[in-house]
Parts: sequence; structure tokens; C-alpha cells
Amino acid sequence: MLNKINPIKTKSWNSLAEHFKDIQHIHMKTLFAKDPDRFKKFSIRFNDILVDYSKNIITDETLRHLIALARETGLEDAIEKMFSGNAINETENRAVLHTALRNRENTPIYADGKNVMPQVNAVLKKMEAFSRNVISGEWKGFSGRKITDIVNIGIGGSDLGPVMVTECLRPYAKKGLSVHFVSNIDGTHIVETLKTLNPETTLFMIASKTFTTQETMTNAFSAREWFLQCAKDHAHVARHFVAISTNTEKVEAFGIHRDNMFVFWDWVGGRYSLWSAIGLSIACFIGYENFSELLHGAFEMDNHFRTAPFEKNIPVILALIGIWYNNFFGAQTEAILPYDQYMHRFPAYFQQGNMESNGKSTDRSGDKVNYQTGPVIWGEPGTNGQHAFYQLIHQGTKLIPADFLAPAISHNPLGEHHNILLSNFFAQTEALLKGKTRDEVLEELKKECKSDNEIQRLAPHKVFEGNRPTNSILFKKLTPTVLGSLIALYEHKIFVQGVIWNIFSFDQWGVELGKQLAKKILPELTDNKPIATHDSSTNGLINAYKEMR
Ligand SMILES: O=P(O)(O)OC[C@H]1O[C@@](O)(CO)[C@@H](O)[C@@H]1O
Repeated sequence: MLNKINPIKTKSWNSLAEHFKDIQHIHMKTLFAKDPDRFKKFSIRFNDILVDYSKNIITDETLRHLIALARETGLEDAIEKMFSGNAINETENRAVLHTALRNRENTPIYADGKNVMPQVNAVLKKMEAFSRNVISGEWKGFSGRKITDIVNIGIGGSDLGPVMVTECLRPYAKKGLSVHFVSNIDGTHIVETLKTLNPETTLFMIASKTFTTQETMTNAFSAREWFLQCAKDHAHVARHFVAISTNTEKVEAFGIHRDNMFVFWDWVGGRYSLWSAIGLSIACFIGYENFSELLHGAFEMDNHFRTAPFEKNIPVILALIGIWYNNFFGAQTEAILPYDQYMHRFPAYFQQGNMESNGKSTDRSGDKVNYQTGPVIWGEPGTNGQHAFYQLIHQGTKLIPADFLAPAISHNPLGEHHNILLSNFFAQTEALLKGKTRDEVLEELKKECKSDNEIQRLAPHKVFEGNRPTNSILFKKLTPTVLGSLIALYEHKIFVQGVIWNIFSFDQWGVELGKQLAKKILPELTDNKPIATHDSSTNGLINAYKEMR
């Protein structure tokens, strides 16, 4: 069990509230002017990754109070409990052991009194053999042809992780094999995906922890129907469908042999599952060796998180800075802005990772929280975001703490492209830090020989307050190892914040009500009789739907 400490009742929270009264009026420019070594003091190097958190509205005192808050709310104890398999997911009575999936030193880890490593290793071995067979062409379809296309059917954590990782690591793709992802129940998703595929050379991976998710199972049955229209014989399903799940019974009921099932376990949360057999599409796309490197990168970040002092612990520092803005500056969102086109699904991945973990308002004692918890996570790759929403980040009324990420080396060096990309990466956080004063604006306008009236009219609109906080994460190259470390970094940041906010980060009861109501409405849509069983809006919408179709 985790401690149940209300953070706002801690001494350090009160110290932070007092400290905030002073620091909220300080501009980061002043902090940089006071300390020429600010960058050196507030940055951490971890292997091929540099994390610069100096462009934040923090001082040594801020960090002291924040780290005291982490200690007062029992973070040390919580970290050890997670890594050692305690049932910290208390509402589902489960351990939280996605770290065991990448435990490359293979030390025993116990869940429910049983060392989980033998079964973890057995599945990894099975994934290695299977991915090798598919990539080599040894695995043949029913007509004797090798597989050319893999379709992962899953949603949420059974989709977003494989999508994000296969996009990020596209440069490592094995020749001759494409991956596709079907997640939405909207028929368009599977119809558009299958349009260009050949049933003889397509392999479906039905990825679902529960093997009951309505979208996934509906898509799986539709895929099987599409396949059988060509293959005819049900016996051929075994060569073209594998399952990834914790639910053997449901998998066999679907008609997939348990030899073609890759298991994972209840102590793996869906949004933390890409390291498990849910990563099978990743292993087939980039090869098991690269998948193994991904695991290794995460393992190295796990060790850092578990052993580094909080003062130099990247996930802890970033988590605490996030709490500083979320709970004291009133920031409602956080932006993740990767300056790498391959990382275009990285922000979306952490929408589920962060918001499904910490989008909670009941604390670990069952009481309503009386403070802010999880932020809204959003973002798009740079430099595209600069042409979409940076206006608000620079001059809007909302504080948007933002993480900027970029590789020093591109997989696609082309003329000046990468230097131009990185010049924007550096310039944006500098601009958000320093802004542009009225005097600087007037200077510029005068040089443009504007009339005095024109100058006075335009100047207010061209001033940038600056003092907008950012973290910069610069890494050597987007490799499987670096990506594994980055994902684990954010996973642990989310964990730290959940511990301090005294909430349960590993259940997701909030997704249930909508599903329940959808199941009630579905039968009402099968005929054209008017409905009056809901509120007038829902009735009105359903009846309009019936008229329109
Ligand atoms: O893997 P599965 O059991 O099909 O669940 C898919 C997704 O659905 C959820 O919304 C839970 O219902 C996510 O937490 C989960 O990743």
C-alpha cells in the first residue's frame, strides 16, 4: 500500500505557497542574469540525452521545497514498492510491473509471491522466434506466400504504443514488411486499411489485454470475415491471426490457437504495455534486436530513476517542476513539442499515458481532492506547431509549460534542413524565456520608419512578455535505446506526480460509464422507432440520426 498523505497538508507545500508569493514576480531573465552557471546547474546529462530545465521559473530554494514535498509524500517508499511488485494499483489489487518487462539484468521480481521473470523471458523468446520467422519469410500464409503486411488491431494502450514506436523507429524498419494499425470502430478505419492489402500475405495481430474491448473485437471479426472471403477455409485463420492478451479463454473462443497467443499479465497496465507482447508488431517491423535495444534504453532510465538522488533525478525533477506550474501557477495543460517528424505520435501517446493515469479527482483515501491533479497533455511536432498554436504559447493569457525535444543528428541529413530545424528548436525556447520588451519593439518600429502614430498603435501588439517556461531535451539521435529511455522518463514522471497528488495512477474507472451507456444505446439504433428513454438532447440526437440515415 502507498502512503495516503494529502500533499497540501505537508510542511513543504506551505513553504512552496509562501515561496510562490515572491517568485511569481521574478522574470527568468533576472535569474539568468544573476547566475551565469544557471544552465550548468539546472541541466542533467544521461547517456546520449541532455535535459535542460534551466528555462523554468525556479531557484535553488524552489527545488529544495519541491524535493522536500517528494520526500514528505513518501516518494522513496513508493518507488521501491513499485519496482518490487507491491500491489500499488489498489483498486484493482494489482502490482505495477511494466519495469519487469525490460528488466535486462533479470534479477528476480515477485508479484503475488511468484518471480515473474521466467514468464517474461519466455514471452520475449517467443516474440523473438516469431518475429524472426515473419521477417525471414519462413512464416508462410495459407497459399504459401511470405507475409508482407502486418495489421495490428487494438485501441488505447494496445495501439498507441506500437503506433508511436514504429513511427519513431521507421529508419530501422526491416525491408519488405509494412505495419498498419486499425483501432477506431468507425468502419472507415478497417476498410481504408484493408483496401490495399492481400489476404494471402497479411497477418493480423489482435491486441487486447482483456480481449473484450468492443472496438477491437468488432474489428477483429470484420478482419476475419475479410480474410475468409478469400481463404474460405477456417483452418487457414491460424496462419494469419495471432492474439496478444491476458485472456486465454476469450482468445481461444475467437478461434486463435493458444500456440498463436502471446500472453501478458494483469500487472501490466494497458498504457504501459508496449514493452510486453503488445510490442510484437514493433519487433516484427524493426527486428527483435532493435526491440531489445528499446527495452534496454528503458531499463537504463529505470536504474537512473531508482538510484539517482532526487536532486539529479530526471523524472523526479521534471515531475516536480510540472507540479510547480500545475498547482501553484495554475497551468492547466502541458505541451510536448518534438522537433523530429518521426516523433509525430509521441505527444498523442502521452495523452493516454498521462491523462488516463492522473486524470483523477478522488484521492487514495477515497476523498475528493481539493487541489489540481493531472494536466491536459497536447502537442505537435516542430516546426509545424510554430505555424499553428505558438501564437498562444507566446502571447496568450494561458501559461503553457512546454517540453521541447530534438535529435542532434538526423536520420535524413539533407542540406541545411537539420540546422534550420534546430535553429528553430533553440530559438523558440529562447524567445519564450526572454520575450521582447516595449523598448525593443519601439526600436524596431522606428527602424522601419513607421509614423509615430503607427508606432504607438502597433507597439502593444508586438511586445512579448517572455518568462514562459520550457524544458529542452536534446538527444544524440533517435535510436531504439534513446527512445526507450525517453518513454520510461515520461512514465516515471507520471508515476511521481501521481504519488505526490495522492491518487491511484494505474486504474481507469473513468472509461467505463461511456462504454456502459453506449451498450445501452446500441440496440435502440437497430430500428427506426423514435426514442424517449434519455434526456431530451440524447433523445433528439438519436431520433435525428434515425431520420437522417
Ligand atoms: O487492451 P484492451 O483490454 O483492449 O484495452 C484497450 C484500452 O481500453 C482502455 O480504455 C481501458 O478500457 C485503455 O486503458 C486500454 O489501453
